[in-house]
Order: sequence, then structure tokens, then C-alpha cells
Amino acid sequence: MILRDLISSLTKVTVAGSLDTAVYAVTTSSREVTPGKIFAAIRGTTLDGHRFINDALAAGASAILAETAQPSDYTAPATWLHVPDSREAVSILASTLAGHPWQDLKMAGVTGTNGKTTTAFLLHHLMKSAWHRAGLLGTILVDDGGRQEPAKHTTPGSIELSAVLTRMRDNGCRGVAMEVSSHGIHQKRVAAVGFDACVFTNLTQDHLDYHGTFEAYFKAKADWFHALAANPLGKKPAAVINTDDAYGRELAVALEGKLPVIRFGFNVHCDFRANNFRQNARGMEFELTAKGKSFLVRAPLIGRFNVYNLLAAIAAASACGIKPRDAVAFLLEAPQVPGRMENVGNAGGATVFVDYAHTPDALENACRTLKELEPRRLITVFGCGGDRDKGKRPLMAAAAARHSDAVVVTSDNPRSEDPLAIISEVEKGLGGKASRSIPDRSEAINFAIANSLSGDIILIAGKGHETTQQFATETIDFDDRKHASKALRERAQAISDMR
Ligand SMILES: CC(=O)N[C@H]1[C@@H](OP(=O)(O)OP(=O)(O)OC[C@H]2O[C@@H](n3ccc(=O)[nH]c3=O)[C@H](O)[C@@H]2O)O[C@H](CO)[C@@H](O)[C@@H]1O[C@H](C)C(=O)N[C@@H](C)C(=O)N[C@H](CCC(=O)O)C(=O)O
Ligand SMILES: Nc1ncnc2c1ncn2[C@@H]1O[C@H](COP(=O)(O)OP(=O)(O)OP(=O)(O)O)[C@@H](O)[C@H]1O
Ligand SMILES: N[C@H](CCC[C@H](N)C(=O)O)C(=O)O
Ligand SMILES: [Mg+2]
Repeated sequence: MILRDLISSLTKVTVAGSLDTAVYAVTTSSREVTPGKIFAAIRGTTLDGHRFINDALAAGASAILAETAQPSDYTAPATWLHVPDSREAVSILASTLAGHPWQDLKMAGVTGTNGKTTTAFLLHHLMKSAWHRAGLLGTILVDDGGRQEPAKHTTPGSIELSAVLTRMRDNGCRGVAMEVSSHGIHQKRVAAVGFDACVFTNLTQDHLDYHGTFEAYFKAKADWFHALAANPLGKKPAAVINTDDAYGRELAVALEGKLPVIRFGFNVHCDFRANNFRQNARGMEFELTAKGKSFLVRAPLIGRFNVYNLLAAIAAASACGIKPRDAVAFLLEAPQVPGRMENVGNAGGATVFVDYAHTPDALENACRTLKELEPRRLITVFGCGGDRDKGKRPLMAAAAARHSDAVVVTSDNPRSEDPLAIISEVEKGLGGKASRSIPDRSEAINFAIANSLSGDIILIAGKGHETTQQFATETIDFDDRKHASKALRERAQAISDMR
């Protein structure tokens, strides 16, 4: 593409040099520069990409995009593009170079502290059921309509995102369900993508290490909606908002008159409203009132919090053109989201669930849900991530202690931190609850399972679908589901040996 045509999509740019240059790609890494590429200098969270402009020039960059003006002593042939916000400009250029694939796809995005992955999986299931092919982007995996691969980020960088959306379109997908993380919004990864439905699930404590304050975290989420209200990119996005959540209500009020707002939850003002929720160990049912009609929703998921995820999926699907009646029928066959309230088996009458709860609110919900199944005892095994929001630690402990009969504190990705130091911060929130601290996660799981009694439920929380445990010096293979299954088999064998 000729630079002149490409940069016409940028609203604010000062050019120094030729616009007749042909370019075919943009990159934010000097290490990936080859002739024909634009090197975009990003002010990163650890490094400033502007430091690598000379490396990019040496590698033959055809143009430089930067937040600084061309230096006075600049002699290189590469055209210089001065923009106020490199990350935003990269999003626009990447989308333009790819031919804006999202224009040909029904796009549903999901943001919020908890429930993004689950809601995106449910939406993907609805889209696939209705349209045969649909894409999925999120924490666990990327499904481009042809094949699935593990995800590196919840929301990929804008360049990778444009590439994946292109593959989805070319593979015949009609829609995409994707998670939109607060990092993704803040780093403008989705700044140039139009959406048909934007879901807000809830807002509770997480990621304060990155955003600093709770208000900044809320602002990051809200910015996505406000940006699309100001510039909907040619689509008509509906804001699909949980208004049982206080921040959701605030957002819905702020968007009134700017975007169509679809409210969901249990409260009487909802457009998609749930009533009469019931559950057992195999699934749930509730009554849905939407568009003046009533439906009985039945799905193989447990937990009142999953009512929100189901409502969000049905409402967002409706904004994308899938009728609630059809959605309700498809949800009878809703998939097990890997590592989300996943029943991994039982032995000696005790049942094990693996869940990804790694925030105080999620752990509270997971524990409460399992306690509602009236186990003899609820034993919760969990830890807190290293190099992440430290404020979560005592709060997660308090949530676990409130609803569990016994707690086993262990490690969850200590990263660069000392596992014992993390555990002692967690212990401060337990408030005297019966507990055992076992830093080695496999031993902690073995301990909980070996000491279980018939009728107990064991919740192993925090890692869900993850398959590794990250330490300062090494990352080892570790999968809660595989480990728990092995421990359950050993326990079943031990019980049968004793007979
Ligand atoms: C903190 C954070 O979010 N970092 C992300 C960010 O990196 P950065 O911009 O800060 O990069 P940096 O290392 O400071 O470098 C600045 C620039 O210099 C460039 N550079 C650097 C060296 C060099 O020799 N040449 C060069 O050009 C780099 O390519 C980069 O463009 O932008 C990169 C590209 O998009 C991301 O890969 C990277 O994600 C890191 C790996 C990460 O761990 N992110 C996590 C926290 C994250 O994004 N999580 C969210 C939410 C998860 C959830 O709760 O669901 C997610 O969406 O996954
Ligand atoms: N709507 C919800 N409200 C509160 N808690 C929820 C909700 N949905 C799921 N959870 C809890 O949060 C955990 C994470 O759920 P999920 O993976 O769907 O969220 P996420 O927003 O994608 O999280 P992450 O940002 O870490 O990827 C679940 O394992 C469950 O314990
Ligand atoms: N996307 C989240 C996941 C956390 C999961 C938990 N296992 C942990 O490591 O804290 C993060 O990186 O903060
Ligand atoms: Mg997720």
C-alpha cells in the first residue's frame, strides 16, 4: 500500500519525507523490521520504543512512526510520521492494512473483572450454533474458525488482532466473540475495531498493580464504551451492561443517549431479566424475560454468577441478530468452559471442582456456589499470584474462609516473589479459620484429597485451565485438573485396597 493512502486513515499526523513509499506492514518491534515495514515507536510499560529507532533504520524500515517530531539532524531516507498516540495509530494502520476485517464480521466483545472468558465461550457457542462458523479470542484459546491454538494474551496486540480477524473472515466466520481486557483497552489494542455488542460483566478488585487505583481501572473499562460512542466506526454498537453491578449502573447512565443500552441482571429495570433461579450439581435453570416474552433457560453450568454470563451471552447474541428463542435452545448444549467450575471427578464420596477464581469476588462466588450444594464440608485449596495486585491476598483469604469449612493455602504462580512471603500475606486474611499452608501445590492438592470424607467438596481455585506454574527461576508443567484426577485415582485405589 502506498503510504499516502495508508495514512489518510490517521486523523492527526505530521509527515516529514516522501508519501510515495510502498509499505506492507507495521511493527512495534525493531527486531522485526525489514524493508517495506513501518516501525512504530511505543512508550511501553518497561521500555521506550523510541530508543530503538536507530536499530529500525539500520534494519531498513521504510517509515518511522513516533510520538516525537523528526530530529533536526535526521538524514535517513525513511519517512517520519509524527503522531500524538503511537499505540492508537498502530491500531488504525494495522486494521487499514488488513482491510478492516471486522467490518465483515458480527463482533461481540466482553469486558469486566470476572466472567469474560465464560461469556465469550457461551457467545461463541451461540454464534457457532446459529452460523456454523465463528471466531473466539480470549484468555484460554484463539479459534480462527479453522483451528484452535493457545492464547498468549487475553486480548492480543492490535497487529496480531488484525491478522487473526483476517483469518477468521477468510475462514468463513460470520461472527467473533472476544474478551476485551482492561490492559487491551488501555493499550489501544482494540482502538480501531468496530463492535456490534460490547458487554460489561462487572467490576471488582483486580489489576491494581497495573492501573494504580480502582477509579483508573473503572475508567479503563468505561473508555472502551465512550470511545465507541464518540466514534462507532460505522457500526451500531449496543452496550450490554450488568446493571445489578453498581459500576454497571453508573456506566449505563453515562451512556444513555450516546449508545443503545441493553441492561441485564435480576433487577426489575433489566431488558434481559432473570427470575426464579434454581440449581443442582448438574446445572441450572431460570426464567428469562426479554423483548416482552418469557423463556425457560436451562444450562449445564452452576453458580448464580453464571446466570449473569448466560444473560450477557443471550443479550449480546441478540444484538448480533440471534433470536433469544434460538439462543435459549442452543444453551441446553452449552460447553464446559475449561477450568471454570469444572467437576474433575470423585473418590470415596468426595468431589473435586477446579475453578479459575483468582479475585476476591470470584473466590467468594465459587465458594458460595459450592456451599449451596450442601456438601458435608467445603475444603478450598488456593493461593495468590506473585507480581500481581497484593491487595487481593487477604481479601481472597477472607472470601475463602467465609464460606469454606477448611482452607489449604498454597502457591499460584509465585513468579519473582518468595512463595512463603505470599502465603504469609494470604494467611493474614484467614481470621482463624481451620487451615494448613503447604507451598507445594501438588502436595496441597494431595493433602486435601487424601483427608477428604464422603460428601465433601474440594475446590481447587486460581489456575483453572492453566498448565504451568511460574517460579522466579523456572516454569514447570502443572495442571490442577490432571493433578487432582491423579490424586483421586490414587485415593480410589487406596480405598479399594483397604476393602
Ligand atoms: C504490561 C503489558 O501489558 N505489556 C504489554 C505491552 O508491552 P510494552 O509495550 O509494555 O513493551 P515494552 O517491553 O515496554 O517495550 C516497549 C516497546 O519497545 C519495543 N522494543 C523493545 C526492545 C527492542 O530491542 N526493540 C523494540 O522495538 C517493544 O517491541 C515495544 O513495542 O505491549 C505488548 C504488545 O502488545 C504486550 O505483549 C505486553 O504484554 C505483556 C507480555 C503482558 O504480560 N501483559 C499482560 C499483563 C496483559 O496484557 N494482560 C491482559 C489481561 C489479562 C487478564 O486478566 O485477562 C491481557 O489482555 O492479556
Ligand atoms: N459473572 C461473574 N461474576 C463473578 N464471578 C465470576 C463470573 N463469571 C465467572 N466468575 C468467577 O471468576 C472466575 C474467572 O471467570 P472467567 O475466566 O470467565 O473470567 P475472566 O473475566 O475471563 O477472567 P480473566 O480476566 O482472569 O481472564 C471463574 O472461575 C469464576 O470463579
Ligand atoms: N490474567 C491474570 C490471571 C491470573 C491467574 C492466577 N493464576 C495468577 O497467576 O495470579 C493475571 O495474569 O493476572
Ligand atoms: Mg479471561
